[in-house]
Parts: sequence; structure tokens; C-alpha cells
Amino acid sequence: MLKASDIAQHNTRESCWVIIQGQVYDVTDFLEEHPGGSSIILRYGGKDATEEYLPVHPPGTIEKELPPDKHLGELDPQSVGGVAVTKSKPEAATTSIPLDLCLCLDDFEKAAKAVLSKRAWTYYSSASENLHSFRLNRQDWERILFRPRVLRNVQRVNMQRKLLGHHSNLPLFIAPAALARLGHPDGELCLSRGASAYNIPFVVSNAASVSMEDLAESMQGAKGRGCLCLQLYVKKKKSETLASIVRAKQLGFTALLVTVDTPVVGKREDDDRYKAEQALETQGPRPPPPVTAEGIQQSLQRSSTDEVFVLRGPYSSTLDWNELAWIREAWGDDESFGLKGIATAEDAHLACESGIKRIYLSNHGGRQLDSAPSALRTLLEIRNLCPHVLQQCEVLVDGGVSRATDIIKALCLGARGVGLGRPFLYALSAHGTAGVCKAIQILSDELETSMRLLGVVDLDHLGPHLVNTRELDPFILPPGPALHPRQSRI
Ligand SMILES: Cc1cc2nc3c(=O)[nH]c(=O)nc-3n(C[C@H](O)[C@H](O)[C@H](O)COP(=O)(O)O)c2cc1C
Repeated sequence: MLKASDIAQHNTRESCWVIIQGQVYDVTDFLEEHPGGSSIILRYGGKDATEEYLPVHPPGTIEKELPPDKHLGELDPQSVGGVAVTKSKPEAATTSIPLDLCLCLDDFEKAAKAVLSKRAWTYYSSASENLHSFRLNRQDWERILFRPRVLRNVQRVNMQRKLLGHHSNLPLFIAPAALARLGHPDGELCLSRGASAYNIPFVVSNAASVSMEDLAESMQGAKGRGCLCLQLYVKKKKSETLASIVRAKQLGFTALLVTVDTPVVGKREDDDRYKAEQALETQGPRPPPPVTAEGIQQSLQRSSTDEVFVLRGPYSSTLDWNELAWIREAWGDDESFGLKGIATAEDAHLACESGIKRIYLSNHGGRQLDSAPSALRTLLEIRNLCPHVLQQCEVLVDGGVSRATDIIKALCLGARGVGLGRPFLYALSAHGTAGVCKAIQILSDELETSMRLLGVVDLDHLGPHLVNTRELDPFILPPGPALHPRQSRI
């Protein structure tokens, strides 16, 4: 048993120990490898990090990441009197907008903002650089107008659709978003319960804070209700990627979507600023680097060769079209395999040419490359330059969706289904599973009403004749010579 006062001595970069759920770990060698940066660990050096650790790591993470000899033993509970245990700050407000007053998805955003910690709000709401893509996502849906038809019998409406290999009650799914436990103690379980209750697909993030096993178990018993798919980040270590694929397969996940827009993590300044503030608070200001020609030269050289400098995040920056082959092979079923984060007609065409059957158009909620197009613009580009993709592949879209009318517009233009990320994170943060269920119910009601008002009773009757895209058309590459796979590779 280790004494709290002894553990407290190990609070530096040279020797850093943390307590998690009564167990003591030496994380010194892991500091630089930590995907969330070293400063957050250093903040808890020599202290109890349980409250910080639990919401953002699935069970077993530390055991998996650290060699067994870094588990130093148990904390002596008798000794705790002297240990400086860092509690998370009481930043969260206690009031929110009551569920009854959440009438549209934007209400959940306001409700969540009122209850989330600064850290959680920052992580969920942030987007990259000037937020151009983030804003475009929302604005572009508004630039499409409907061409509603009248005098039709719209009494009965069919909103069901086969989506992500699943007979879904609605043409929408829960998009993968990491760290749901930052928003609610049950985290992603709120999402799996909601997906199951409403029989829609849930694409689980590869960086989820609840294990795939627990999510799969939560869906059991709800026979045929909802389905789980896995979003895959290809990690630098191939073995980690393979392990995720094997686990998902064994647990009966029905589809695999490889995220391809994240060779590095985008520059989200709100997140970076939050981390810098935390580091400043605990470690004080860092001395400025010496400004000499030699020093600058060295740091430039380092930044172009040193992986840690160049690559933001733990993801593979070498993933290319050829490397996809082993991932497809490991998954073993092309019908349920897809790519997430396609943003041009060329790449959609290339994917289709390589036999990929599912293409998910997305700019990652504006969190990756700023000024990347909205999924809606990519969809319009595909319509112009390689419309056959819409026939040969299941095309999914996401980004900035806040209304069922946005979903209908996407479907009219050839998308098979539409994902929502932040709206569900906000719903679970404000009201847990009940919030997620209410958010889906709102979308379902809006969908039914809007289809009737548009004069359509079945999703299969939606088509381009029902929308006016003129406002966006001037910004979309016009139809031209057919795309060639080899040209596309350039
Ligand atoms: C907080 C947050 C975490 C996310 N985590 C992931 C992730 O782990 N994997 C992934 O492929 N996309 C991730 N995304 C992107 C979403 O899958 C989706 O593309 C995006 O949220 C859609 O935009 P919306 O939030 O406006 O609906 C994340 C988005 C947010 C907001």
C-alpha cells in the first residue's frame, strides 16, 4: 500500500504518479504519448485524477496503455488525510431548460450550455480556426428552398428507410462524437438507449467514453431496435486499429466507417486555449524560447522531422488509398464498409471506383480543415460531376443539421441518410437519455409535418424536383468531362 504523502512527491515531469480509483500509476513515461497532452496529466501529478479520468476514458484504458510494472499498487486509504486531492471545479450551473420547454434542437444547445463544465462545453462546441466551415454547415441548408406541391392526400406518411444496413424508422442516425461522458455520467449509453428506443442507427465513435461491450449489452434485449456501427480512427499503431475492428465485429456491430479526414487533429483554438489556461494555472508561464538564429533554425528543423511536433493527435498520417486494403480485409465485408469525411467529387468517385459502397460526406462538424465545403456542397458537386456515385453507393451526410427540413433537403438531393453530432451531445448533456429521446421525437414530428407540407407521403418520392438549389449553384463546380480515377488521384 502506498501512502498519499509519498505519492504527492511525484508531481513533476521527471516523476509523475497519479491515483485512479484507488490505484497508483507511474505515468512519467506516458506523459508525451498522452493524446490529450501532458499538461492535463501533470495537473494531477501526485494527486487523485479519478474525477478527471473517468468521464473521458472507457474502462480499462490505463491498464491497456501502461506496461504492468507502471501499476505501483494501491493507495493506503488511511493515509488520505494529507493528500491534496484535486476536485473538478464546481463550474457547472445546476439549472437548465426543462425538458418540456425543449421544443427544437437549438433549445438543447442552450440547455446544455447552462449545465456543462467549461471544459465540456469548449470541447463540444469548438470548431477549427475561423469557424468558416462550421458556419457554412448551418447556413447552406438555409440556402436551399423547397418547391412544395399542394392538393395531395398526405394523411399517411412513411418515414422508414434502410440505412447503414438497418431498417430504420427514420432517415437519420446518431453521428460519431467522442467523449459523451463529459456531458453526462451515462455518456454514450444515453445515445444507444435513444437509438434503440426509436430504432435508428448509432455510429459509435472510436474515441467513445463507454466501452463497445457496454454499448452492445445495452442494445441487447431490444430485439431489432436500432443498430450499432463503429466509426474507426486509424491509429499510428496498427495493432490498436485491428483490435477495434475485431472487437466491433465480435460484438455484432453492423457497419464500419473509417474516418479519412483526420490525418491530424484540426486546429481548434478554443480547446487549445483552454488547455493553455490550465497549464498556465498549474505550471505558471513558460520561459520564452531564446530568440537566436540558431535556435529558430533548430526548432524549424525539429518541427519538420519530429513526429510529435508535426502531427497533432494519435492518428495515422500515412493512411492512403492503398492502406485501406488491410482495413477492408480485416473487417471482411465490403457491403458494410464505408468512408467518413469525403469532401470532393474526385474522392467520392475514387471510393466508388475502388468498390466502396458507403460514402459519408462530412467536414467533421467544421472541426478539421477550415474552409472545407459543407457536406451539402459536396453532395451538389457529386450531382454535377459524378452522379453515378449516388446510384452505386449509399451516400450519407452530416454537419449543421438542426431541422428535419435539412434532412429532407439532403434526401431530395440523393443522400440516403443524415447524421447529427452536436445536437445529440447537447441533448444528453442537458437531459440524459430522456433528452436524446426527445430530440429524436422532435425530428420525427418535424419530418412528418414537413413531408405533409411538401406534399410527399413516402421518403422514396423525394427528389431534386422538390428543391430549388439556385442560390448555391453558382458556387458548385459545373458539370464537366467525366472524372478519371487516375486524374482523381492527383
Ligand atoms: C464533440 C465532437 C466530437 C466528435 N468526435 C468524432 C469522432 O470521434 N469521430 C468522428 O469521425 N467524428 C467526430 N465528430 C464529428 C461528427 O461525427 C460529425 O461529423 C459532426 O459532429 C457533424 O456536425 P454537427 O455536430 O453539426 O451535427 C465529432 C464532433 C463533435 C462535435
